[in-house]
Amino acid sequence: EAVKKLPDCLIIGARKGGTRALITFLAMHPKIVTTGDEVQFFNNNESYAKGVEWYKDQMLPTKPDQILIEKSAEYFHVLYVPERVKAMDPNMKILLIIRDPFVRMVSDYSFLRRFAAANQVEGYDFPELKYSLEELAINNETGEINLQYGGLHRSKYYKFTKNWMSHFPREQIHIINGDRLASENPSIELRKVEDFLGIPNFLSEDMFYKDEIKGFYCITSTGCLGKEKGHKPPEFEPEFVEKVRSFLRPHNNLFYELVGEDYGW
Ligand SMILES: Nc1ncnc2c1ncn2[C@@H]1O[C@H](COP(=O)(O)OS(=O)(=O)O)[C@@H](OP(=O)(O)O)[C@H]1O
Repeated sequence: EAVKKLPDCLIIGARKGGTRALITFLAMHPKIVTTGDEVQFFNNNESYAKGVEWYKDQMLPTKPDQILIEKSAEYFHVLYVPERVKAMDPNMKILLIIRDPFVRMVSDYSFLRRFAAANQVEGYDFPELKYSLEELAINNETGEINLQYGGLHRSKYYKFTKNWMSHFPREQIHIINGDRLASENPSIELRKVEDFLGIPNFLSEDMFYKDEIKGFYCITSTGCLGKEKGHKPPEFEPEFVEKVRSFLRPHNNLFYELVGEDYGW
């Protein structure tokens, strides 16, 4: 009785917000089916051109009472994505996981640096491999914030959330506190997701434990997320941290106002 269908719900990002932890934990719920790898359908023009049937074909079979969730962490930041999602399904449920935007930027930089060291992309030189985060985020001639730096841009949540909210009503978008998902027992944030999705509460405290060596919560029955997820962040000079944080503050305040919650960044 399980058949392929289009997703009921998307985890749209934010990239480095904890999207993999979120989908991995949700996949433990018997009423949830998830996709393994990111499909990146709406943000990738080549994939999008293959059409909705192709997208459906990428999914795992789902029973009638199960919710199908796809996650692609780029969806949040690509401006034409919400319009495409709405054209396919205006009732799509949206999950957005955000975390401290400075911490997110550091994670984004560190990821690209590791990625660039391990992979060659023809015709593209990763600046993350050549420059430190400070060099990328601050213009060394003026000492001012470098507005061109993508890692910083992606931490301006207001702009991207506003774009999604111009296509989907607020009630259809559930925001997960990624700082909390990482620092408290994940069952607390997951319970709110279960309620939002209208499925029974299943994911409980005892299904997770804090791994003291990794410094992150892991699954009691299967263990931690892979080594690609969960790093100890590097340390930075306080002046640098403050410069970036003060730049982000007005964006954060607009975001709090937009979504109706103060995250205290
Ligand atoms: N439980 C648990 N285990 C491991 N990692 C966890 C967990 N909860 C949150 N996180 C944080 O998730 C960060 C990766 O975010 P994403 O999965 O969204 O990255 S991606 O955009 O899909 O590449 C990842 O970033 P890094 O620490 O830089 O690896 C983690 O900080």
